[in-house]
Amino acid sequence: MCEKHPLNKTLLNIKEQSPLVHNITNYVVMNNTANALLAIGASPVMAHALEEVEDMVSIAAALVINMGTLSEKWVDAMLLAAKRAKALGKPIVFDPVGVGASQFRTETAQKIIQAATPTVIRGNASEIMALAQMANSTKGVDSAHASQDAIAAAQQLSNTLANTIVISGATDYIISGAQISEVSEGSPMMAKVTGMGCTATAIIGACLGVEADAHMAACAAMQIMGLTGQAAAELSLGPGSFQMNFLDQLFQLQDKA
Ligand SMILES: Nc1ncnc2c1ncn2[C@@H]1O[C@H](COP(=O)(O)OP(=O)(O)OP(=O)(O)O)[C@@H](O)[C@H]1O
Ligand SMILES: Cc1ncsc1CCO
Ligand SMILES: [Mg+2]
Repeated sequence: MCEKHPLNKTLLNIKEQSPLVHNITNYVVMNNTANALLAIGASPVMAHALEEVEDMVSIAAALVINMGTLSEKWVDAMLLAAKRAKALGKPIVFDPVGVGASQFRTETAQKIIQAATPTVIRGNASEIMALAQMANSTKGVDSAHASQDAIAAAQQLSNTLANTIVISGATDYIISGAQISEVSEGSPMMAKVTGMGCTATAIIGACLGVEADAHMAACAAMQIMGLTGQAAAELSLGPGSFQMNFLDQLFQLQDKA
């Protein structure tokens, strides 16, 4: 299990430091993830122009790379930003959305990981299995597997890359080599709106911006997601009100944690 105490500390640090989180993310979730970062007290910026990503990452506390809606120019920007982040010692979180569903996505994920090993990789079970080349059955951007099916794949990836891998799902697994933590809070409603995984990845970015230990940062982020999702679902009639309640509960989480 993840420790509760670091969650409080991480939340407080985010509110106090308001880390700038540079996102190169997809068209579907740009608005949701920017709002989630604001609600938690971080400062989001969405920037993908080749001309500016190096400048932007140099003033950011963390870089989020999400390959949800790829095109060739965006891939170049992702590689440029990732290399600059690595050179500057900034943490990188990578969301390999839909990896395994197309050759372009698989090749892009490999290029990004080769350009600069991400500090944390967060994906659903199918994505993590595809990354470790244990499956090629990613169903679009949704998972075709339960999160526990991907534990061996995540351990293999984490050992190879010497980083932290997060498998999201009904239970989230945070894996750093032999260290494995679980988060079981959350709600099935979270899979009924788009972009909850992307939001988890963005919040990992905020946590990495204030917490040097990647495993702790990823644990805190997944707890934040789980606690918020659970509280929001209790107040919601369906996906519409859930989205609104999720942001409100995220904003109020500081007092509850
Ligand atoms: N059945 C469930 N019960 C509890 N929490 C869940 C459930 N399904 C998803 N979640 C939570 O929802 C969040 C997103 O995880 P999920 O695995 O659905 O991401 P994803 O497939 O990448 O989503 P997307 O691509 O739409 O952004 C995580 O915080 C996870 O814990
Ligand atoms: C639905 C969808 N398609 C590409 S990215 C995205 C957001 C959830 O991953
Ligand atoms: Mg996803």
